[in-house]
This record gives sequence, structure tokens and C-alpha cells, in this order.
Amino acid sequence: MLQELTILNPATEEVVATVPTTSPAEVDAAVRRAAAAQEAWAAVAPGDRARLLRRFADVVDAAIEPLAALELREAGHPLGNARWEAGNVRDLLHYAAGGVERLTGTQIPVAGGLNITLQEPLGVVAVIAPWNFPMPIAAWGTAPALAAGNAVLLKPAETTPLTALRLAELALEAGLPEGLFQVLPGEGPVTGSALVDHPGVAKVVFTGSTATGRRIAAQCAAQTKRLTLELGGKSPNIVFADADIEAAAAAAPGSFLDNTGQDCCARSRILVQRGVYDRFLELLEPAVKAFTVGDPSDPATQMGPLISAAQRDRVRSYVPEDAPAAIRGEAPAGKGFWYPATVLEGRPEDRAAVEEIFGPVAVAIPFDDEADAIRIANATDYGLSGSLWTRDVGRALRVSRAVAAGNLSVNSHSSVRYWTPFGGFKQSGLGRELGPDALAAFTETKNVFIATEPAGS
Ligand SMILES: NC(=O)C1=CN([C@@H]2O[C@H](COP(=O)(O)OP(=O)(O)OC[C@H]3O[C@@H](n4cnc5c(N)ncnc54)[C@H](OP(=O)(O)O)[C@@H]3O)[C@@H](O)[C@H]2O)C=CC1
Ligand SMILES: O=C(O)[C@@H](O)[C@@H]1OC[C@H](O)[C@H]1O
Repeated sequence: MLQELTILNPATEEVVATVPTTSPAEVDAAVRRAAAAQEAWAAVAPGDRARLLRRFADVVDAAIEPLAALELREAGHPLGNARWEAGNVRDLLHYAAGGVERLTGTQIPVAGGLNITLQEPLGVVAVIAPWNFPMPIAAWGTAPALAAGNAVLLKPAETTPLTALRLAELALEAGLPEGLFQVLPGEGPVTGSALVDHPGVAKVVFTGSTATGRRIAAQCAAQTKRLTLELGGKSPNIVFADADIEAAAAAAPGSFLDNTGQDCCARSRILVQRGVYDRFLELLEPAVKAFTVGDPSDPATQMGPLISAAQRDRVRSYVPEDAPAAIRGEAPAGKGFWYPATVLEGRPEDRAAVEEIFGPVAVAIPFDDEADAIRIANATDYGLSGSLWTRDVGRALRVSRAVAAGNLSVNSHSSVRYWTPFGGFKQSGLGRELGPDALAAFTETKNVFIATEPAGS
């Protein structure tokens, strides 16, 4: 087991910080502290719980700039993106706070008595977060779990624990009780696995690769532990010949280059109807080349480096040196884990068109008609997101119904809003996060029947 994590700036490879790891014995102690804090937290009046979460949101709001600066240094995210990410944590906390008093049960008509349902907190929740969006994804689990009356133990990714640690300090500054929200940095197979296995943890929320998600699901199954999984994706961007081709081409680069493609919703398969395929690629090339790559601290930068040397090697493995790329952008030379924007031309069955690359690489594939587009879009084990571009409303609805994915956008690439549900079909996950039901996912429903007549049943 590593004793400490060394955090590198992915744009410069400089050491930003070292962080002590959490041993399995420390995980056990953290779970006990969290369980004690949770009991008291669940008993706090809903209005007071909401007030404390709003204060936490205000404290985060006041810290947007330093949080963004930290994200920039540990994850290499461009400043504008990093600011958005910190703001997303604030917004999620406000949204979750608004749900506390609306977490109501139901009253169901029965004979001979009164039947009510109660929404009770689960207890201690483990949130295992990835490195691609360290702050927002940590908050997707943490904010609603706290709002519903649970304690949270957050295991950030090895490469990006710094913003998570700062958020835990800000929670204390806001007045959240000691022990209620703790951050446990460490290695996945050691710290993360100890958390998943701990009998005192009632639910695990995991975001990351499908392979690790499956392993965690098996561990949870052994204890019938509650589980939400947000896993990988290989999302299609389907452009029909009747679409506004200029608009579709202008929007496409952001859909697979934002966050340097390290986005589970990246539209990394660009499916274009054959009649407009060549024209679309002609329009796409200058749009991809205009996507600004470079120093993340420059406000004009749109794309930074990849998270690590390992991730760069992984991305490279999908694009052999001699592979003829339809479009290739530029990347800074020298230090940093840079990789250029790349569009390959391929077939649906190519490895680069099947596996999640998690880098700035997309594969363009022509299709013949609507049925062919749907067939190719669904020819994947994943089912997270997707976009379709068309001016035909009937087609938009037909294709949206036919594509097996949890989040689709028509004439847009938007995927994630904290007030709408988010999650995957097939190997992309289990359960939903965000949206109006976010708090309920952190409760157990208890049905209570109170007999009011001797024969009530
Ligand atoms: N859907 C998404 O949003 C994401 C998808 N991915 C995909 O996964 C690929 C590999 O990235 P990688 O970082 O290895 O992803 P992982 O899925 O392995 O890591 C995600 C999180 O899980 C933790 N973890 C790893 N192993 C275990 C375990 N046995 N028990 C509990 N927690 C564990 C990690 O910790 P640690 O950092 O210490 O390993 C990290 O906090 C990427 O290239 C991408 O394709 C990656 C991240 C996010
Ligand atoms: O998990 C992901 O990678 C995506 O859901 C991602 O998270 C925040 C962004 O807005 C999403 O695209």
C-alpha cells in the first residue's frame, strides 16, 4: 500500500502536493465516526439541515476561484471549465437543500387503518469518484446523500484528491458536523475496496470504468448493499442529411474535445448520413483545428492535457502512429500529458469505435438511412448518452425512442443538468443520479400500516 499520493500538474508534470493515504484500519475508524455523526444528523429538523447545506453552498460560492485554481493544477482543466465545476458543486448543494423538505412519504388508501410510507436515510454512504470531473461527480453523490440525512465518505481518485479535501474543510467551515462528510484519499484497490467491503457502509455510489464498476457490484452483492453505478460510454452523434449541417459541424468538436474527451458522455462516434458525409467532414476540420489547446490558466484555452502519462498511453493505443487520421489537431510539445484532437474514419466494429477511449479522439462513420443509423448507434455495450441532428420532429422522436441510452439530445449535445435525471442503459450503469428523485435514491422506503379497527389488515 502506498503511504502517500504524489499529485502532478498534468500540464507541466510538476509536483503539486503529496497527500497521505487512508489505510483499511483508518477506513474503519472513519466509518464509525460517520455512523455516530449520521445518527445526530438524521435527527436534525429538515429546515435546519437545509439551512446548513445552503450555508455550505455559500461557502463554496465564496471559494470558487481557489477551488478552480486547485482543479486547474491537479486535473489540468482550463480555467473556465474549472470555474464551472466549482459552481456546479454550489448549485447542487442548493438544489439538494431544496429537496430536504420535499422528501415526503405517501399515504395510500387501505381498509381498516392508515397506511403511510416513510423515507428513511440509509446511514453511511460511500462515494467513489473519478478524476475526470473530480468536483461535480463527487457532489452528485454527496449533496443529495447529505440532504437525505446520511453521512458521506468520499474516496477521490488517486490523481485528484485536492479539491475533495478542500470541500471537506469548507463543509466544516459552514458548520456541518464533524465526521459527517469525510474525504479518504487512497488507492482504489486498497482504500476504495475497504470502503465498499465495510459492513457499516449502507450504499456505494461509484463513477468510473465499467470494469471497476463490475468488481464493486460483485462486492456489494455479497452484502446486498445498495449501489448506484455511473460507468463508461461510447455515445453517438448522429447527423442526418436533413439537419442544419453547419450547426452540427460547429457543435461537434466540443462534444468530444471538452475535458480533453475525458467525459463519459463524449460523442466519440460521429455517424453521418452518406449524402452529407464528405461535406460534414469538410466543415468539421476547421472547427476541430480552431479548438484552442494549451495553457489551462489562459482564459481562452478550450482543451488542456490528459490526466496522466498512463491515460495518454491508453489513448495512443487507439491511434497507431501510421493510422491515417481524417483530422488531426495540434498539441503542445514538451512537458505535460498532451494529445492532439483526432478524428479517424472507420467502421462500427473497429476497436476505436467500440471501446471507450477517454481522450480527444472520435471516429467518423457513414450511414445509409434511419434504420442503419439506429443499428450502428446501438451496436455498443454502452448506453449512456447520444445526440441526433435533424429538422424532422417525427424522426427526432422515433430515433430518440429507438436508441438505447439514458440521455439523448436533439440538435444539442447537452447531457447533464443537476435538475434532470442522469444515468446509463446497458453497461453504462445502474440507477440514476441527479434530478427530482436524487434524494430518494439515498433513502429506504418503509411502509407502516396502523390498524384503526380491530379487523384492520
Ligand atoms: N465513467 C466515467 O466517468 C469514467 C470512466 N473512466 C474509464 O476508465 C478508464 C480507466 O480509468 P481509471 O482511473 O482506472 O478508472 P477506475 O474506474 O478504476 O477509477 C475510478 C475510481 O474508482 C477507484 N477504484 C479503482 N479500483 C477500485 C476498487 N477495486 N475498489 C474501489 N474503488 C476503486 C479509483 O481509485 P484510484 O484512482 O485510486 O484508482 C477511482 O477513485 C478510463 O480510461 C475511462 O475509460 C474513468 C474515470 C471516469
Ligand atoms: O461523468 C461524466 O464524465 C459526465 O457525466 C460529465 O460529468 C460532468 C459533465 O457535464 C458530464 O458530461
